[in-house]
Amino acid sequence: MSPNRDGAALVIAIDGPAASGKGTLAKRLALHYGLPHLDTGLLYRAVALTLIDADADLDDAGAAARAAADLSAERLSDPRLRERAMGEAASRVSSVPEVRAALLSWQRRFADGPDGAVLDGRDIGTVVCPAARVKLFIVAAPEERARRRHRELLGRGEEATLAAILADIRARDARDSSRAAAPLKVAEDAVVLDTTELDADAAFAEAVAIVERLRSR
Ligand SMILES: Nc1ncnc2c1ncn2[C@@H]1O[C@H](COP(=O)(O)OP(=O)(O)O)[C@@H](O)[C@H]1O
Ligand SMILES: Nc1ccn([C@@H]2O[C@H](COP(=O)(O)OP(=O)(O)O)[C@@H](O)[C@H]2O)c(=O)n1
Repeated sequence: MSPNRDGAALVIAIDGPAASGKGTLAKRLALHYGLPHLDTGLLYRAVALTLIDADADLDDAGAAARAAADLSAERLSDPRLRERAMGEAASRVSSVPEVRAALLSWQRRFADGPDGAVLDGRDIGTVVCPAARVKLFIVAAPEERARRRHRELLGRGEEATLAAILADIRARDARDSSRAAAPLKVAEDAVVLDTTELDADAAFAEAVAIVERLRSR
């Protein structure tokens, strides 16, 4: 039996900077609690990929807004979304307020399912699901995040130096944190989990302990 059987919907909002381990934790928590999971970064990556495929300029706010409004679920399974360049491209389109507005109702509908949901991204606890019972903000040192992303990309056959990935991550975090529309920041009622010294299993165990504490408040 799933541990999520107290009758109330459970929404778990997970935010944090690039490659902090949000997605890994979100997937495992969703499995553990029997909840659906939405990786919201994929939505922004898919908007960027639509522009790239159409040879449109990533800074064309109108084209980005139209791509977001017309986004179809099939786009979210394109393996190119996980490529390194797509993180940077997603970060550029994600600062357009009309893009964020178009994707908001999609994310809210997902979160409003009968059992609840686990969503991970940058603004889940602050904007998408401000009333979530459980909010986690996952951090890790930039150098450790770069090592993790480097390993991941090499494993998928994508060549990149560790230094280039660290530079990407720093630039993306700075852009995501400083934009006017739904910037990356810790929600007031979120618990910050630093995974720098934790492997994936230890991070999961800590996260479950936090969820159990927060959901019974
Ligand atoms: N606690 C951890 N320790 C070591 N590696 C991790 C940990 N959590 C995640 N990873 C690995 O780091 C990479 C980035 O994790 P991911 O969950 O995709 O991060 P995010 O969703 O924050 O970008 C993945 O290859 C993942 O397997
Ligand atoms: N809820 C979200 C999720 C992602 N994003 C944007 O999309 C980009 C890619 O997000 P991601 O979660 O797929 O990236 P990683 O953390 O996996 O590297 C981020 O750098 C943000 O600019 C966002 O603005 N809001």
